[in-house]
Amino acid sequence: MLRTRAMTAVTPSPKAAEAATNGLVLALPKGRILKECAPLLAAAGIAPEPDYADESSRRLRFHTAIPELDVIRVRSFDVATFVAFGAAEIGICGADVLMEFDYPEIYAPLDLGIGACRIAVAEPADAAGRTDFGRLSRVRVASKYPNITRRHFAARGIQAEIVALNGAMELAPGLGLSRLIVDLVQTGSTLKANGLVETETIAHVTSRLIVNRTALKTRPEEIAHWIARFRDALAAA
Ligand SMILES: Nc1ncnc2c1ncn2[C@@H]1O[C@H](COP(=O)(O)OP(=O)(O)OP(=O)(O)O)[C@@H](O)[C@H]1O
Ligand SMILES: O=P(O)(O)OC[C@H]1O[C@H](OP(=O)(O)OP(=O)(O)O)[C@H](O)[C@@H]1O
Repeated sequence: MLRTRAMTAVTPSPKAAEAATNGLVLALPKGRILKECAPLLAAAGIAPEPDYADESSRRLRFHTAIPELDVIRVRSFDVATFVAFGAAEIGICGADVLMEFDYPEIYAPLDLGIGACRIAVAEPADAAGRTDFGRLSRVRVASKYPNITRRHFAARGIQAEIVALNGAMELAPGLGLSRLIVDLVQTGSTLKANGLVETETIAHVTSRLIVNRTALKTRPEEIAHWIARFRDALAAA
């Protein structure tokens, strides 16, 4: 799947607006961030139905102990889309996802300090340092971040040809699919295990609380209330 919707202006659908009258929806990313979110949610007084954290459960929407707040569990890239379109008023997602989509409808008021990693360029260890980027006009890069990758190389006058992958990027250079990769790195062990080294850090990443800007205007007290609850929860951590 190509994720190339950066800079896209979106209009909340009538259904999303209608759902909003019934309460707020908080979009959470399944996977590693969901686990890291749990203490923060508890500190913010959000107690979803217990199976929200059970990824074997087929349910996707969960009530919380607060009647006017529901939680949905979606893919991390999709949290930004749900919030940008107003289908969820608030959400939690990585700064990598925000950088990739760059939705003007999203406001990210809080750095939650979880999901720390970086987005980086990597290449085979045996080729590292040998590329003269000053002389390069095109380069093939495997990534699930086509927009971040294109912008990064364009800034130095290089046209990045993207090989779109959703995982296992680290295989690409060894199999001749690309010269470089752009992916998330935390400990560096995935790169090392696959004979790659990080050559450039594009950005440091943590997860953010995000809100839909229209909701912020139309329901300012409720949204401000939730931002304050997360801010207090962070301060207490
Ligand atoms: N190794 C890592 N260390 C810390 N945070 C990470 C790491 N990898 C990803 N993240 C953060 O967690 C978010 C979700 O990543 P995760 O790997 O759980 O999902 P994904 O594999 O990208 O998504 P999906 O399974 O939906 O394709 C990323 O957007 C990033 O902000
Ligand atoms: O530097 P490290 O600590 O090794 O972490 C980096 C790895 O973590 C992420 O993958 P993830 O485990 O989420 O798997 P994925 O390929 O399915 O996204 C990322 O895509 C790297 O492969």
